[in-house]
Amino acid sequence: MMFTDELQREAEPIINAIYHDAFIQGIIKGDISKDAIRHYLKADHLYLNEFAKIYSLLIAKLDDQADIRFLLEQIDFVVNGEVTAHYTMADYVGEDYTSIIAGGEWYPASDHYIKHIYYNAFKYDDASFTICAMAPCPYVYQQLALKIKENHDLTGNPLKDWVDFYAVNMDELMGHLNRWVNRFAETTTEQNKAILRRNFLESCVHERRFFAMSYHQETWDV
Ligand SMILES: Cc1ncc(C[n+]2csc(CCO)c2C)c(N)n1
Repeated sequence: MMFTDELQREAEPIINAIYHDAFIQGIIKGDISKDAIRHYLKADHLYLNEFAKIYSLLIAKLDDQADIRFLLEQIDFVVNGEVTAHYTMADYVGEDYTSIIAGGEWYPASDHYIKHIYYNAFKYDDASFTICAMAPCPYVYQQLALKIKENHDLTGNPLKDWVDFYAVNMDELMGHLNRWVNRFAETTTEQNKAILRRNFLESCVHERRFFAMSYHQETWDV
């Protein structure tokens, strides 16, 4: 079993918990509150902007030209492509996307999550530490989307396109991320592998908290 297979297996209970939490259940029922979606979009717009910049930090850590080209494509995807999924949510809210995100701020869980990724990008030379903190982004969303589609027919659901967006398109990205991490894991110490594992699982928990934060419209009490 590859190292990333182990990580993904260990993440299963967290992903199941996210699936049963109120945010995803509200998506499945198609009746999630518009305030929850608004809060999510405000937070996620800022989050994706930083996520794109972190890809640029990864480029500095890699030498292979094909790897660099792939990361450039991912930057484009995060900045331009993923907005498609956000538009589906804005339509659900019934407001213009630009005006929804205008009042965006770093709320507690999104703030903690992005700092977790940045910490690893600046602390460690090898890209694998950062990649393990980033990989739950595509992985958790893909797993949730597949699970939703497996259990529910979303015909007529206003958020169907959001789910469909993440049910496809993640395989190639996951392939790259897994390949980089597995190559590093083959030769590194047990101590480093423990950090990689922890980074991956903590980010899965961050994903859960991000949804919960949106559902409850959490803000900083300052
Ligand atoms: C909190 C949060 N986590 C994950 C995603 C989904 N996502 C973000 S970046 C990326 C991969 C792009 O290379 C994916 C799938 C999101 N939108 N918001």
